[in-house]
Amino acid sequence: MLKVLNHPLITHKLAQMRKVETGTKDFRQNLDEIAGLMAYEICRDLPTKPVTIQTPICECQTEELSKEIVLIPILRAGLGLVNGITDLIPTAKVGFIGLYRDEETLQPHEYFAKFPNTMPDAVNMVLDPMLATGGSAVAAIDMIKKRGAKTIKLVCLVGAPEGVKAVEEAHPDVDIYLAALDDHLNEKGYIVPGLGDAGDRIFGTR
Ligand SMILES: O=P(O)(O)OC[C@H]1O[C@H](OP(=O)(O)OP(=O)(O)O)[C@H](O)[C@@H]1O
Ligand SMILES: O=c1cc[nH]c(=O)[nH]1
Ligand SMILES: [Mg+2]
Repeated sequence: MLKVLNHPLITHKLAQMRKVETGTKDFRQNLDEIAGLMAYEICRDLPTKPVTIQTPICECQTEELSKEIVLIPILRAGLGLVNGITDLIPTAKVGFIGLYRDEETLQPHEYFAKFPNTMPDAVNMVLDPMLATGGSAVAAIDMIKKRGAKTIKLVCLVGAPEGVKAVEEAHPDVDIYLAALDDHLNEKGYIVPGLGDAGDRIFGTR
């Protein structure tokens, strides 16, 4: 399932991030804010369980979240989505996948992995601002499925149709959430119109 979260606040903040003149501070801040807004929408269907609690007035039947949330940012750029989501879900556990995309072949290369052991029963959210060819997202989902993850949501800001297709074909059970579905990839594998290299813009490199 692909869901593009069309919301005026998300689109406005993404427009600030897309602008070439936006610097590191504003780029990071808008990413942080969009992450929270996207998480709010994505969490609408989180499972809950009935509980009986005691208020200061009386006993009452209500509901609590029934599954742990695990966030799995794809380094580096995925780190930019973590704080905005943990502000909303402070109990979330965080795993890490280090992947970089070879600039020539566009193939993903793994350099780090560290996961909480709760992935098999958790709702796992793979985080990366950019879904371009989809190679990195497909590899990241392969890695967490090997460790037992079953419920998986892929959370990206900007996606290309090529990347969406690649993930849908490799992992049809994974829900994909985007803030925007862009037009296409250019000859260097960058999303058009996109926002450039997310990692470099978040961390001020290059
Ligand atoms: O869909 P794909 O074609 O695989 O491209 C998307 C990947 O490329 C970027 O990472 P990059 O390799 O630039 O690493 P970085 O986050 O360290 O900058 C981006 O953050 C994704 O992980
Ligand atoms: O447009 C793109 C494609 C891959 N990675 C990025 O950071 N940006
Ligand atoms: Mg990068």
